[in-house]
Amino acid sequence: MPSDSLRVGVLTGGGDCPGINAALRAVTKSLTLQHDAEVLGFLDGFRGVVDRNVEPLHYRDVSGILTRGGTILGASNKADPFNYLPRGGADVSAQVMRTYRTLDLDALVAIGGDGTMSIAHRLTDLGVDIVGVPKTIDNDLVGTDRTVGFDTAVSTATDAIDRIHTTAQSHHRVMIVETMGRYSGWIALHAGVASGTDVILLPEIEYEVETVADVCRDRERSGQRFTIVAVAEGARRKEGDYVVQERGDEYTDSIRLGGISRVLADQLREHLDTSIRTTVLGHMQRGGSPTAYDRTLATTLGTRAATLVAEGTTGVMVAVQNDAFTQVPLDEIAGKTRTVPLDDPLIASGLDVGTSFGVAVSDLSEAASHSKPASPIQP
Ligand SMILES: Nc1ncnc2c1ncn2[C@@H]1O[C@H](COP(=O)(O)OP(=O)(O)O)[C@@H](O)[C@H]1O
Ligand SMILES: O=P(O)(O)OC[C@H]1O[C@](O)(COP(=O)(O)O)[C@@H](O)[C@@H]1O
Ligand SMILES: [Mg+2]
Repeated sequence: MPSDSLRVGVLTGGGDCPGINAALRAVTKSLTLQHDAEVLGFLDGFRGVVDRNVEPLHYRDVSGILTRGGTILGASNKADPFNYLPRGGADVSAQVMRTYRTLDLDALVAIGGDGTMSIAHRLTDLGVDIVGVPKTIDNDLVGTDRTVGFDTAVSTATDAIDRIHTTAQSHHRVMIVETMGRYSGWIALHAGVASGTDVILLPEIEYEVETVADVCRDRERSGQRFTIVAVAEGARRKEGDYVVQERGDEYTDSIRLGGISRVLADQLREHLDTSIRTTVLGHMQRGGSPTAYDRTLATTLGTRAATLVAEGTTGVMVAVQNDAFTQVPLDEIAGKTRTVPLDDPLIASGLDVGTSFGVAVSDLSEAASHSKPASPIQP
């Protein structure tokens, strides 16, 4: 039933994170209050678009969700319409197009990470008008300096490492804390520096076991009888492999990373007699109420997405670059991962306060001087 008012679908794709609801609230309130639009929420990410599982979203439906973790719409990280795992990996994009046309949508707002933006880009080519809103605890989306959910995950991980600190100190132990982040080390880097960990191991810098063991030994010799190591789930030793928790077609990438902390503990035991313990922070990093930063970021990005939809600018993701808000074409984002550049200022500051990144400082400075800065993306 065609109508004159703007009709916009919204979905939340990929893994959940704190701040998605805040973004959903911003998109819905802004579209209804400022643009007199009708908003329809798809359930469980692209799954809801394929199965036409949709509910109207009114102002009252998003009232009171600003502070709530997760997503009231539900999410899925197994619902790529071009490789639809619930139907054996079939291409069901035609079904997405049918839903889009049958519901007479003018546009779709996709709140998601790199996977969701890659799908959004492919749908754009088929004729769907999409605006993306970046969310993921991993902070691994190109085109934006920050994603909704990252700040909260860093706060949670920092708080956890602070708690580990006191027990490490009391028992004179090496404590290894494993963070999420897939193939990028943003959470480990930020939480590690914020909590003053002694060693930070990132996927971007392959570590040497001997160098990490030396840090623990040197600290013991100097009277500091404990060491804290923050290790990203995607970290690996020099010439080693990623540590994989599970493999299977039902997973994004066919790989679920996880378990590096125990592998590292075994590697260190070959060099140290010290007692070693491991903690995997896991999905705790995806939960809880968003920080004030994530709430304001989600609100700003969400309202900007609504404005772009209303003025007919689509095929883009709203973004923040150098503290300014902008938008980036989806084709510049799709299929890419933003890793930590070796010349990131936080690595330099970590080194300056004596943090080890698991390799000799000279090797790291040498590598950093050769690392290419991320290419600037024009709005
Ligand atoms: N490069 C890609 N192109 C197309 N689909 C992708 C790509 N990367 C991931 N996906 C799919 O996108 C969905 C969501 O990806 P995921 O990484 O879990 O979430 P997010 O959107 O938060 O990054 C999954 O179904 C995944 O298989
Ligand atoms: O919830 P699952 O399927 O175990 O996935 C775990 C993965 O999802 C994340 O928590 C978030 O990643 P996405 O934002 O890309 O969904 C990763 O850090 C982690 O590797
Ligand atoms: Mg992702």
